[in-house]
Amino acid sequence: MAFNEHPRRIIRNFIPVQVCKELEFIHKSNCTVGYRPNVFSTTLSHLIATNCAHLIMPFIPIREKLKEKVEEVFDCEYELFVEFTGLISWNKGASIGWHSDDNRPYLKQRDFTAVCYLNSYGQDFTGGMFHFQDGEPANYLPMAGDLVVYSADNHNIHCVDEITDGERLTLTLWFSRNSSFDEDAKLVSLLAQSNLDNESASCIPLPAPSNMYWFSLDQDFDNQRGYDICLARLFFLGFDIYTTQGRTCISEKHLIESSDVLIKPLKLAREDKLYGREFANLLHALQVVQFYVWKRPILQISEDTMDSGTITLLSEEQKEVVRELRSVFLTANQLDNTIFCDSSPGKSREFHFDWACFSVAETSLEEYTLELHKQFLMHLPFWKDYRSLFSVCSSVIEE
Ligand SMILES: O=C(O)CCC(=O)C(=O)O
Ligand SMILES: [Fe+2]
Repeated sequence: MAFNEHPRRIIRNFIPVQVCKELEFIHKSNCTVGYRPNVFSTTLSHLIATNCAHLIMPFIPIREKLKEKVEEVFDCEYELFVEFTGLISWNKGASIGWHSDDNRPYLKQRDFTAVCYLNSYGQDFTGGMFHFQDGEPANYLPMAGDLVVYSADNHNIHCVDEITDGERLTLTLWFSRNSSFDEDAKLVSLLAQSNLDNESASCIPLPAPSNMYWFSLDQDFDNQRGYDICLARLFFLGFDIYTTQGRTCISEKHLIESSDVLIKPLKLAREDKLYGREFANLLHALQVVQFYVWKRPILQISEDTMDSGTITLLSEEQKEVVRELRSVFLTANQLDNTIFCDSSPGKSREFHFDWACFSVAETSLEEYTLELHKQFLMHLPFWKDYRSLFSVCSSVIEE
């Protein structure tokens, strides 16, 4: 198709809303502090590195569909390689001024950009409008499922307004004509080195180094003012953590050593209740919570869903631990000022919560994980052979 000086296209409803929600779950349970202030990202290599390679599966069909679309729109069938795939969220305060996406010497390989919007202006965030400097269309207001594609060069100089509330989420891909920047080859090497390729792999998330989850409130990274984003998400949704790990006794007063509490087993509490199940680490607990948030509208609770011993009342001593952990990691004042603070209704910690439903979510997440891991194991040999990530139809796998 012929373009004027500005090769670009806006395609409405390109990906189904259910897929947007699934990617949101993956992002909110795995993201790390990103490359710009108040921006968080989840890359495929990060999922592999944190024992969650099975979570690559939901990306595979979308990546293929996106590549085909970009090749069709810009008339370059079979010429492109995916250079980067990432979920990127822009939180309150984030913005980006006029730029082209290939505007650094180390980004020159980028030929095209595809941005899929996973949530909506007005509903999930405010601010965050997208503008092109010249040509038409000039402005775009993000809506879940939409796709914006454009050439990464200076024919498409663009910017994003500051996010004023909430969390704006996208799936962003860059494409290159240069095969040496093919992301797939690198991902397949990572997969080959990892030991995720056996059926008994646990698929329990293993946290990356803690600085990757540390949101610093100061420009100066040496300063400790800030918070762990995984914990902030949990607190914001109304959960607390409980663990006796890391408690040290100093002249009869217990004190919590913050350093490695988050990578050790812990339990979840809410108001005056303690959930009996122990999670492997904070990331594991967050994954169950985000799965609950995602699936809550459709989870079925039956009479025998949860045995009565699963939930207990917090004792006074346990309450003290919970309070202490909260104060070590995040003060009340900080919580109200985290970038997760979102004034839109239904997003706050006051959302309707049910432990029985939560326990169903936990089982349901195990089934979801098992199914994705099975799919992943079926695909891996093909990916290794072709040094490329693609969907293999089940009839081929069965042969
Ligand atoms: O999220 C968007 O709308 C575009 C972001 C952007 O311009 C970039 O990441 O380079
Ligand atoms: Fe950009």
